[in-house]
Amino acid sequence: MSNAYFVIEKPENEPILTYREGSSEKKEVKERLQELKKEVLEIPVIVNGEEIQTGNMGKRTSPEDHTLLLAEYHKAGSEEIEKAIEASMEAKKEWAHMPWEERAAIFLKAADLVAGPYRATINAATMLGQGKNIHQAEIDAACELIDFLRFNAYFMAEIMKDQPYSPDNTWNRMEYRPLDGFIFAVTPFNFTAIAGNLPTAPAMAGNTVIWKPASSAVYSAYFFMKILEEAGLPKGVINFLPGSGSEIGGKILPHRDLAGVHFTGSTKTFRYMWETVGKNISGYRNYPRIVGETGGKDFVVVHPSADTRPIATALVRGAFEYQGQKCSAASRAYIPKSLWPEIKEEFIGLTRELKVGSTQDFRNFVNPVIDKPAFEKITSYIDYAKESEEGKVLYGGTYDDSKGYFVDPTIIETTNPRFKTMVEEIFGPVITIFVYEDDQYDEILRECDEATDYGLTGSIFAKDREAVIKAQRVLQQAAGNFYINDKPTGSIVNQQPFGGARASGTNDKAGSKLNMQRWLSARAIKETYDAPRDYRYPCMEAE
Ligand SMILES: NC(=O)c1ccc[n+]([C@@H]2O[C@H](COP(=O)([O-])OP(=O)(O)OC[C@H]3O[C@@H](n4cnc5c(N)ncnc54)[C@H](O)[C@@H]3O)[C@@H](O)[C@H]2O)c1
Ligand SMILES: N[C@@H](CCC=O)C(=O)O
Repeated sequence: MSNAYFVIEKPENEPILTYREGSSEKKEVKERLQELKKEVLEIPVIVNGEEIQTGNMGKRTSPEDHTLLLAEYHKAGSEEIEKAIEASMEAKKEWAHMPWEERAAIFLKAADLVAGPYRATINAATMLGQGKNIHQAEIDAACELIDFLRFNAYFMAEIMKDQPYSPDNTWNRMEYRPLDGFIFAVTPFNFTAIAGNLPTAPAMAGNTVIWKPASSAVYSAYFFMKILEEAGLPKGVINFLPGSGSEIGGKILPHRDLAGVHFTGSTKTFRYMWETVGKNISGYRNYPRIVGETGGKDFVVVHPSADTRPIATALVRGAFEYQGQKCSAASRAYIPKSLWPEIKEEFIGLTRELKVGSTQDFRNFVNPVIDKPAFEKITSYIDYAKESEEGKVLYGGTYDDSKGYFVDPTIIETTNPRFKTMVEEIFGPVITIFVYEDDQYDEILRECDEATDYGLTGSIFAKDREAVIKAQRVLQQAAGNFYINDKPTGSIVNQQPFGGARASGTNDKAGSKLNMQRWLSARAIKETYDAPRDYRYPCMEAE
């Protein structure tokens, strides 16, 4: 057993590789793409380290090519769900008591495996499986995932340094225990890094986890699960359960030993999960910690004083990177009448340059959306705008699912600030613009604040400092991640801890100490060296 105080040096963010023509990283990922395309992966359920073939199969084809079958995965049924709960509770007995530095070492090794030998694999799997171009895959599946693993280990060590005051003859200590039970990690399709973070953050803190990946991202999730095993993760610490969310959630959420939920996904699913926990609250051993980051209707507000040069680029990148399938994507913009002609021309001009197509052609900026339901939902919003008198499609509005699920980047202008596409999350490459009178800035800030229930991300573009200050005040609760003269996407671990409030989640800030704190339950320990031997108070001496 160790007898030293261990230190984790503060990490640096993982550098983003460029994948320029002629680079070794480009060659490597291109080769890996070809190799992955040749095989159909069979993905098992993994419980207590055992790979289980249930025979109840799902298929994952690439969103960019209906004929490219990537994986067939076994879905967990009630037997596997029960086994996973048992395995988590059993593995907890050792894992919770393993010295924290030993646990951290496993995840730090996993980070190095992603950064080195498996970088091309996890990027290629994210490109083919989730439809990300190489830059979007690199900032997510490689860099952000590595950052989550390294920084969370550092944050955990920082939290444990926080110790209470001890007067003479006493040693007060704060022990940071894992939660009492197991954690249910339910992950979204759109970020491989988030899928990796949700089970590993609680596990690093000594919890055991049941991980339910999104079916549309099961391909990259499985590669990461295998990396964790290679890094030395003990059996049963993270149990991997692909399958139906409602079936798995239906059995796990009401379980007496549920200690926490770590969720990212839609507001609707999260509300259902919270309601289920609420209804069962008397049946749990503890009050389960519920951490959830959900949808957004993220805004860009431009003030008449703004420097217009960066705005079109911010709109293109904010709205159309990864096909607008970021919870942070810019999907409504309020632009003053005086600046609109110039911004409009530049925005449409840049959007016209964007190439749409397969992830394997590195010149493409826009790739497919994730699946058929997403394609149908996004295109129904576009059709709605086309048919409405209050909306006008300025650019795009076209789509094609003959080979893959491709939706062209679409710019809508509306005369109604509460137009359907100004207030509902679309989760696709669609942005709606409302043009306001220059002297209505105060009103437009209030409109931006009140138009939706979400509170995730947003930007203000202005040179006038008073306008910036006013926006920060009026929009204080409208965005958990607020950007000044920048796009509202692209947060980086340890730089912009991520999350929003209102209908967007519990704002527990993934990629920060605040999130790690949620997976620890502190125990205050007081040890006295000279315990009192007389029960009487000084005031009881004779008068
Ligand atoms: N705020 C953030 O940090 C953040 C980050 C990424 C994505 N998102 C949001 O995620 C959404 C897109 O992701 P999605 O389509 O994967 O979301 P989703 O809610 O459809 O699915 C998320 C996960 O929940 C599971 N699930 C669905 N129903 C369930 C149930 N009844 N019980 C248990 N699990 C269930 C799914 O299988 C999946 O694993 C968008 O709304 C986006 O804004 C938010
Ligand atoms: N952290 C990412 C968003 C994650 C949600 O999908 C960003 O800031 O763009």
